[in-house]
Amino acid sequence: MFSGTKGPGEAEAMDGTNLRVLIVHARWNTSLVTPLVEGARKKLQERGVKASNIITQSVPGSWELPIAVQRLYSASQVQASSAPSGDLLGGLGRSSTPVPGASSSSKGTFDAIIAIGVLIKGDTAHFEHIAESVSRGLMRVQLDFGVPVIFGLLTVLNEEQARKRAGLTFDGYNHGEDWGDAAAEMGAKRKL
Ligand SMILES: O=c1[nH]c(NC[C@H](O)[C@H](O)[C@H](O)CO)c([N+](=O)[O-])c(=O)[nH]1
Repeated sequence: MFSGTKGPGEAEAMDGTNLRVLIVHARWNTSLVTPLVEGARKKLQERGVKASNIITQSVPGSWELPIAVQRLYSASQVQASSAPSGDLLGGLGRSSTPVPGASSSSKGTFDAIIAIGVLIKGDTAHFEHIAESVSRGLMRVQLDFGVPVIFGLLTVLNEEQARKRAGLTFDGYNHGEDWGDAAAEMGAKRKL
C-alpha cells in the first residue's frame, strides 16, 4: 500500500472469508491491466477472500466496463435468488481472460466489484469521452444497484505513468492492491 501522503491510509482490518468479489477488466493495454488485476487478487486473498470467490471476467475495452458490471451483477442476483442456472454471463458471451487462475462462472451474488481498465491519452479527445462516460457509468451502477464498484480505471497521459501505477517501475506501486483492499473493506461493510 502507498505509504506517502496520498492513498487511503491503513486499510481497516476486514474479514473477507465470506465475501464474493467480481473483477471485470478491459483487455486493452493488457500488459498494464494484468498486473493490476493480479495485485487486486493478491490483496483480496490476503484479506481472506477465497480464490474460488474471486470471479474474473474481461471485456474488450474500458468503455464496456459499466455494462459488463451491470449485467454480471444483475445475473448474479437472479442466480442467487433462483435454482442454479447455467452461464453467469447471460448475453455477454464467454470471454477469455489473460489472468492465470481466473474463473468465469459463479454461484451467488457479489459483495463488491472491481472494474479495471487503463486509458492512455492519445492526440484526440477520445480519451476524455471514454474516461468521463465510464466514470459516470460505474458510479451510476453502484448507486442504482447498491453494490460497491471499486474504481480501477487508470486515466494516464502516457504509458510510463501507467507502468508506475501498475507497479512495473522501481519507484511505482501497484494500485490494484489498493483496489483489492477497498473491495474487501466495502464488501465487508455491506454485510454489517
Ligand atoms: O481500455 C481502453 N480502451 C480504449 N479504447 C477502446 C474502448 O474502450 C472500446 O472498447 C471501443 O471503443 C469499442 O467500444 C482505449 N483507447 O482508445 O485508447 C484505451 O486506452 N483503453
